[in-house]
Amino acid sequence: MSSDYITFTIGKKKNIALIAHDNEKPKLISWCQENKEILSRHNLCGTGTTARMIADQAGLRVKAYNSGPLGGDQQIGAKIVEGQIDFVVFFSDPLTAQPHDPDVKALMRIAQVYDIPMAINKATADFMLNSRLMSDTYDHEVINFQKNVQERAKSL
Ligand SMILES: O=C(CO)COP(=O)(O)O
Repeated sequence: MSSDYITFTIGKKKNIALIAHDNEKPKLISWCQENKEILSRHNLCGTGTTARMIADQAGLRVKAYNSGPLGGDQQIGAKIVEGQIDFVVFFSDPLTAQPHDPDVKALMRIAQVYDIPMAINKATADFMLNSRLMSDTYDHEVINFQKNVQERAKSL
C-alpha cells in the first residue's frame, strides 16, 4: 500500500524564486545585493519585473516569468507543483491591495501544500539563507498526489 506522503530531496543547489511587490522591490534588491555571493551559487527565477530589476541592479542571472499581475505568480505556483522550485523569497506588500490578490494567495497556498520554504520578509529571508540547510540536501515529505488522485477517482 502506498503512503500518504512521498519524500522529495532538495539538492544542495536550490531553485530559488524571487518575488516582490512594487513597494518592497527596493528591499528585495538590496537583500540580493547583500547576499549576491550565496545567491549566485543557486538557480534563480522570479516574476517578470522583479527578475529584471534584480538582474540589472544586483548583477545576478534570474530567469524571468511573466509579471505578477499577468500570471507570473501562477507560473511559479505551477513550477512548485512540478517540483521545479525549492525555495521562495516573496516580499509581499502587507499594506497595499493587489489586483491579483487571488494569484498571490494561490501561490502561498501551493507553497504550503508542497512544503516549500517561503520567506515573506527580510528577517525570514536572512534566517533561511543563513541556515546550514542552504548548503546541504534536505528531504521533505510531500502529499502523495498520485495516491490522492486514485482515491478521489474511485470515490466519485
Ligand atoms: O506582483 C508580483 C507578485 O505578486 C510581482 O510581479 P512583478 O515582479 O512583475 O512586479
